[in-house]
Amino acid sequence: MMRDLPLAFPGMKVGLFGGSFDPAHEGHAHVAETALKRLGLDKVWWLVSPQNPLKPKSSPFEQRVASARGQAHGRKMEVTDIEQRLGCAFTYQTLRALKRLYPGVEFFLVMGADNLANFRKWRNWREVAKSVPVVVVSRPGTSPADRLCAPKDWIFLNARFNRQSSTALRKPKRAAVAKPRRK
Ligand SMILES: Nc1ncnc2c1ncn2[C@@H]1O[C@H](COP(=O)(O)OP(=O)(O)OP(=O)(O)O)[C@@H](O)[C@H]1O
Ligand SMILES: O=C(O)c1ccc[n+]([C@@H]2O[C@H](COP(=O)([O-])O)[C@@H](O)[C@H]2O)c1
Repeated sequence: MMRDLPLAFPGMKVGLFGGSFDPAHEGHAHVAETALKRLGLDKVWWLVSPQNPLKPKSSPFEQRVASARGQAHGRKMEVTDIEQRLGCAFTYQTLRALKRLYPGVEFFLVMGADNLANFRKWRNWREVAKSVPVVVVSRPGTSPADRLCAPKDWIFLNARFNRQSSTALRKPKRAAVAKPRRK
């Protein structure tokens, strides 16, 4: 048995909130807290992805774990490196492994609505869509058409919009790139 895995017991409801967290921000906390409260979850596990297979190379893993820890507040939030330790590159692998390791625990997959647009590009997406309830939290900029493509049994949580994004935070500040003025 692997040591230091997150703790969960049969009957518990656990949200699985996967992300690159490159870096983590307040929008992530908003998604995790919305799912926690609205679904009455016992815990939300922030699964730091070793590398999103559909994105360019992320910042170092430990840096992103630390960043997620800085945003996950409260005893019901747990940031975990479990995907890295189990060697899971794709979400279907994570779900298979967690269901095997935690029999009787009720898992929910939590994501922001922007993931609707590329969900069908995920490896074995049909298996992912069937294996656990999928919970989608609203995000600005998402097209209503994307929502129409989602399976009917998915849970949509309309929450206040949060405009934070890791892409925006990674962009160098204008001032930092501005050329010095000539005298
Ligand atoms: N502001 C937000 N509102 C709703 N969902 C969000 C928000 N920010 C991130 N998410 C969701 O959190 C999860 C992890 O997101 P991720 O770590 O990729 O952050 P991001 O801000 O989307 O990053 P990037 O800009 O690099 O794509 C995804 O399911 C994403 O949809
Ligand atoms: O399994 C896949 O093919 C797959 C493809 C793209 C994204 N994901 C997962 O989606 C979650 C959100 O990723 P990100 O980079 O948008 O934060 C994270 O848990 C990724 O591992 C999974």
